[in-house]
Amino acid sequence: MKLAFTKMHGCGNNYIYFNCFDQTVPDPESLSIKLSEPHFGIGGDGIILISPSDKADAQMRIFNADGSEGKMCGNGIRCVGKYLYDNDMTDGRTTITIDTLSGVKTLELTVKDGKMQSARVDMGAAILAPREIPVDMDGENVISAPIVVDEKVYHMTCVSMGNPHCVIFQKEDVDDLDLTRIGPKFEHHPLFPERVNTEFVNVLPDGSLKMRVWERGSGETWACGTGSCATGVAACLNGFANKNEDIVVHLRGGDLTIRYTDETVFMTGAATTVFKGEIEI
Ligand SMILES: N[C@@H](CCC[C@H](N)C(=O)O)C(=O)O
Repeated sequence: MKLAFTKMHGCGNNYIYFNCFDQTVPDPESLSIKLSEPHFGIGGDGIILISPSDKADAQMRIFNADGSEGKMCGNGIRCVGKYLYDNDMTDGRTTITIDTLSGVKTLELTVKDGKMQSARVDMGAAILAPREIPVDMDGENVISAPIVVDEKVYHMTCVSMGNPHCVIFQKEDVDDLDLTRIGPKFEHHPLFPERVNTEFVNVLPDGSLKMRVWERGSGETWACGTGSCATGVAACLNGFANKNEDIVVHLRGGDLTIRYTDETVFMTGAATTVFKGEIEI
């Protein structure tokens, strides 16, 4: 069986996209494990399926590189917007909706020469006492709570953007972290029964944020959209940034701009098509 795919990235967070309007992808969990592998597969952080929806312009499902399904993907949703616009699937509209396991999201697309360049996504409200992260027995948000990994105490602020994030602000340069060693220890920490995405963040002198991320199910990725939103929210909760102002997050693969308001979190950033192909599965 052959499947047509498009490789796309948002700030270096790269997935293999399948148009399921005109083909069926069997067993996406195993396919994601197989194709994300860079030596025997295509290579990537996972796969994303774009399907018809009765609630929105399209439905998006995201599978991490280990085959687990995520509820939302901030970098992926911008790429889905680009896929739909660039392939004439939006009737030329630049305001579109995408149905995810974390609800329907609205995207405002910026277009140049007939192609989508970037998107502003209404990511919905941040959940400050996430159900998936039962670290606070009182139902209040945990700001700068201690967590011990490898006998070292870190301070975390937990925020869900549909998927769970543990944000750690630190003074030491995040570039010096041995993420491959400590990332899995956060992901599988007993405090997080559903595992967690972990963001390590420096507050820079100009107020912008530098972030590295260890994603549950995919390991270190060069960017995480929901993680950048959670980091922007956590920065406001910790007094490092302000609500209703743009917060720039520098990631390994590019920058995202986050704005946290009383109602929602906005994320703005680019999306890029890398190549198209066909694979025998
Ligand atoms: N890279 C994504 C998030 C993907 C899902 C995540 N690993 C999870 O399982 O929660 C993003 O850009 O938001």
